[in-house]
Amino acid sequence: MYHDPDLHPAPAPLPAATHGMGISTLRVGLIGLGTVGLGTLELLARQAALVARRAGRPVAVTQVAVRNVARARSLVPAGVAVHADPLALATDPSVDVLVEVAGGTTGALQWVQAALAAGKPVVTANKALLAEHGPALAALARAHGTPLLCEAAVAGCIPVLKALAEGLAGNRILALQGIVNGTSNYILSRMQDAGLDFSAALAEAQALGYAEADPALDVGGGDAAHKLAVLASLAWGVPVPLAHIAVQGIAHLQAADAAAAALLGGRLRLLARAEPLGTLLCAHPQAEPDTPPEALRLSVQPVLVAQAEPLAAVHGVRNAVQITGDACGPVLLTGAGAGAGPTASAVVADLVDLARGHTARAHAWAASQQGQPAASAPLAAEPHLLRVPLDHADERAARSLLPAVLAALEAAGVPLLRLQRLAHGGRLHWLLRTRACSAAAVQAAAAQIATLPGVAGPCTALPVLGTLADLV
Ligand SMILES: NC(=O)C1=CN([C@@H]2O[C@H](COP(=O)(O)OP(=O)(O)OC[C@H]3O[C@@H](n4cnc5c(N)ncnc54)[C@H](O)[C@@H]3O)[C@@H](O)[C@H]2O)C=CC1
Ligand SMILES: N[C@@H](CC=O)C(=O)O
Repeated sequence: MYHDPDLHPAPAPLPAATHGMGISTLRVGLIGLGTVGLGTLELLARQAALVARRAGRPVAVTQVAVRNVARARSLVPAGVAVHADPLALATDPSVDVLVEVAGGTTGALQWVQAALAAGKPVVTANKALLAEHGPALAALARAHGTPLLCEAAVAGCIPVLKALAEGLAGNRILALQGIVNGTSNYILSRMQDAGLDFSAALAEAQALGYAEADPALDVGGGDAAHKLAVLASLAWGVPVPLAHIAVQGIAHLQAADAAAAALLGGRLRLLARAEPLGTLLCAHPQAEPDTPPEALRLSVQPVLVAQAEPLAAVHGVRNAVQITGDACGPVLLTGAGAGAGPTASAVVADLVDLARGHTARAHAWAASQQGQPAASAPLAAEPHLLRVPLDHADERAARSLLPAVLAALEAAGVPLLRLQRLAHGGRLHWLLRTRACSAAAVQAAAAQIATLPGVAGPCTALPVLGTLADLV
């Protein structure tokens, strides 16, 4: 049970409800019966004996609340009550734990608040809710001594919140970076490996149950930003407003970008990255260990990742989070980032911890939502790739454009490292690789170059992580 030593007595496992022959069952009320809800229902049923042994008591879904009651009745076993009113379920005294896996932030906020206020623990997979309403929910959880657990909200099955709050609790965190949106990684992998176009790859991800109800959250980078806000809060113990995260999605990437990545020996990845300003200062032995960072540099953006980097080897729906601690160094956690089974795995792990009375990370998360956010730091200078699509497949015409392209780079203060050519889609593209420079400078150069006669529309600018093969 969530335990605030200032407000509450020592933690105890959840009170046992007695069922049948005196066997106490943790009675779960589930809101939402889509990909994650059905996955959770199915996993709890399939692993009932194993979960009961590990939790010390049976854990069973006893009630569900859904939009379509008739459909739900055909999906749940006999004995599971089906309701149309999630709010009633959230406060029903015969429900021990609320599992919110419906999504959205309006209804979900109301239901989760009602459950917490009624002293009912909550498990949620809803990162949008946590990122948008974290401080209010944490205040309620603290006030009522009620745990809110949310492992499934970040990186699918990967126990990354547990790692941050518990396994790495002795470290100052120096940096976080990772792939935290399964849909985007699936799309980028399919574009590069199978030559699919963006829409076909997105349709596959939706059919597999990876995407949000509104897939713009996935491909626009919003979902990864929600997850980064939760991760960075836990890592540095401060609230992280979404407005502090620089967000760019993948919807503008084209098949030619995947071809450029392949030519250069890299992979396109949507990376979520966070680091405190003045990492070395934060790690200084004389720095107060628990001092919150003055500023956090936070971004979600597509990046060209060199093949030798561990994140380049994370394909398809897989996610990975690399956490660098001052004592442990880099730790890489990887696994399926979306889908019914992997997400249910994390929901069930939270339920088992609740049954055991082990809710250390609920405490850590609630504590992280208090106080003032750190300031927002500008993005770091780093090498970039700029792809310039040309009107022609004709080499001589392409060369004639070069002086104007290079002048635009120079005017924006972007230092050129290497110039290459890509033939793709019946046209030539210039691939301009830069030395470290600001994203703003590259974007300014890209905007200027796109206006030149002979350039075929917008240019793509991508930061480059690691050393591409030809520079090793
Ligand atoms: N699909 C995935 O792989 C993952 C999803 N999540 C999160 O889990 C949550 C659920 O996601 P999915 O299962 O994919 O969504 P989904 O769209 O497949 O299912 C949502 C279910 O909730 C129900 N629902 C929505 N609003 C409702 C309301 N007002 N009253 C009653 N029922 C309502 C819908 O009818 C649907 O059955 C979201 O917060 C999502 O971000 C988290 C990790 C992975
Ligand atoms: N839409 C999300 C689902 C899991 O959080 C994703 O693709 O990662």
